[in-house]
Amino acid sequence: MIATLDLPDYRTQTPAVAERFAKLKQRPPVLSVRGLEKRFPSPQGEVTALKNINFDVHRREFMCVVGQSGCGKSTLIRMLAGLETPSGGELLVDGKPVRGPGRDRGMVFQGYTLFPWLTVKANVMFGPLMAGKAKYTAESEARQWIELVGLSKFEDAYPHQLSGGMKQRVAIARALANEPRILLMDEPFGALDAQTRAQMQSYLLQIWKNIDITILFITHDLDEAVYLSDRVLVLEARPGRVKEIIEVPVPRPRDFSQIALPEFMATKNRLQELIHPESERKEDKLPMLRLTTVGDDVE
Ligand SMILES: Nc1ncnc2c1ncn2[C@@H]1O[C@H](COP(=O)(O)OP(=O)(O)OP(=O)(O)O)[C@@H](O)[C@H]1O
Repeated sequence: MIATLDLPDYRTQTPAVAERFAKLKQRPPVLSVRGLEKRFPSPQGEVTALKNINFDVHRREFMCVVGQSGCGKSTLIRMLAGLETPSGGELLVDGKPVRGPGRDRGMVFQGYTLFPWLTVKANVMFGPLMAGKAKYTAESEARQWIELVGLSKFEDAYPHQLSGGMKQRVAIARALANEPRILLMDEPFGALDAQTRAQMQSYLLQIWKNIDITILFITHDLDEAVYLSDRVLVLEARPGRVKEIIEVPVPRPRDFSQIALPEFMATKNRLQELIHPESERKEDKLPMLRLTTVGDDVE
């Protein structure tokens, strides 16, 4: 963990940041989660994956969800997508209860979920065509979404001709083509190398800035969470519960140099404390089995 000596409190906000949050909270929530519960049957008895989850995501807000492995992040996003049924509580999009999958929620997963036999353009047109749009309209709209993600030169390419980052940009365009109210992203950049991942984070912020979309984004990467978010929701495990919702005090627009700002480091430190408390951090020792006779000590 970064030394905390000279870092400000992560709750300290400049007047500009505080004003931004005041405005954000005045906007109506696109997503409301009320008393949400999820229990799974298991041979050892019932597993409570999520218990009494409450939060709102406001219009055009970018919220990240972080937490230890097994704290229920995927369960939460699958319920929001309508792929899993809650055991209790309510999920509302624009005040209307979620009863299953719907076009008001776009999904982007870690694995590339493009149709490999369709071109980029045909992948992006697929949703609007299924919704009954005329081919001409679906095509011209698809071109616009492809342009938004910077892939106009590749509209006739097939997924196997694209890099991992480009495929994820097509997946974003395809999700946005349905004009959802909220984009649900489950570790979308988890399989990308560090450089592509950083590039995708920057692209995503540019896309978000240019359209009326609210984003809920799951990640394991705390730098990514602080860099992207307005607020970060921290889940704790067994049972999955909201531990804290942090307002990120880093000003917008964001750029990578902000990673060195004291408020960035203070927020990341706080997330680290919440997810891996000092008391839980222990170094696991492997059994001593020495298979070399070379005398140099490497550690
Ligand atoms: N279909 C299922 N049946 C039984 N238990 C489940 C099922 N899906 C998830 N769980 C349990 O619910 C809890 C939350 O799982 P979930 O996959 O949502 O966590 P996660 O935070 O997404 O984990 P990770 O970060 O490792 O992906 C875990 O204890 C998991 O074992």
